[in-house]
Amino acid sequence: MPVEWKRSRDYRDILYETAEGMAKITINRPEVRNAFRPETVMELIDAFQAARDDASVGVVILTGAGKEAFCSGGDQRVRGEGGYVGADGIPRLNVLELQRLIRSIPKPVIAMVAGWCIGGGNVLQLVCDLTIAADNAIFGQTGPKVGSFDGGYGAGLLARTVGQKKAREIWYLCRRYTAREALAMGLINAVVPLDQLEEETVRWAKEILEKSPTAIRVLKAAFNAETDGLAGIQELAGNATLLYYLTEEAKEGRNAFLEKRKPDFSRFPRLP
Ligand SMILES: CC(C)(COP(=O)(O)OP(=O)(O)OC[C@H]1O[C@@H](n2cnc3c(N)ncnc32)[C@H](O)[C@@H]1OP(=O)(O)O)[C@@H](O)C(=O)NCCC(=O)NCCSC(=O)c1cc(O)c2ccccc2c1O
Repeated sequence: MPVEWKRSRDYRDILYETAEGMAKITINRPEVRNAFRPETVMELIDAFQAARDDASVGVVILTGAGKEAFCSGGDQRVRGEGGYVGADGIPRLNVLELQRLIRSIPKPVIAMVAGWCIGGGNVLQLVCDLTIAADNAIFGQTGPKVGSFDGGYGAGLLARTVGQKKAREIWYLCRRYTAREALAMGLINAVVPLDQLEEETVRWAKEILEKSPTAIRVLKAAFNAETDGLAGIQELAGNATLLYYLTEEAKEGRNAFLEKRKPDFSRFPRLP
């Protein structure tokens, strides 16, 4: 049965839909192969925050409108001096904030990729937890060709994902890779015929939704801790604090403070 998506929020450059525990966020600029401008990224940040804060959402799907492209990176028509310039005239590289949000949202994000997945678009799929691609998908970086580079997740996480040699090849040569090649190098998780892309992505999302949300949440933070430096460790530690807050032991500390008495932690075991 196809999913009946419900338009839950209104934006200009993106679509935000929800159904059956999933949120689907679609970059909706097919006329420029779903390139993002600063406003697109602001809307994506708002949408990811909405999905994070919605307790009924357990998995987020990020995709691009149409079958021609997932995303072709930054909109080169609005690239000014010092960044991409939106209506407010301020040059920004705000996709970096979006990348961090996709990493830190405590729910799996699945990139659903058809067509071009290039430049900043490829970095977006890279920072997602999982990627399901259609057989027409093409991956690659263009930075050194168009006078740009992403030396953060774009370089470091790519190297952790596909290995140092392959990551250097991808950036230095700016070649394009088919979905099958991307699968073989470990850049993505699965390749399916284009007409089955959403069905397969939803199947993966639903399998995750059957699992323990806290286990999935902590696992995401644990994987990030391995790759994301102190920010990753902060996320993992934040989960420990969250779980600790739910215990009687933590509540005793809070209650003692509020009741202006000495806390009594003696009843809590010191487990091995
Ligand atoms: C993506 C393509 C390979 C598609 O080729 P195709 O032949 O299918 O289609 P066209 O080339 O004819 O494109 C159709 C139409 O779309 C316009 N368009 C496509 N991509 C962009 C884009 N990125 N920006 C603006 N416009 C785009 C194209 O001009 C056509 O319009 P017409 O009006 O002319 O019909 C191919 O289009 C392509 O190679 N695109 C460019 C890919 C690219 O170089 N992207 C930018 C990389 S840099 C980047 O993304 C980036 C962004 C950041 O914000 C960063 C922040 C911090 C660090 C690094 C960053 C970063 O690297």
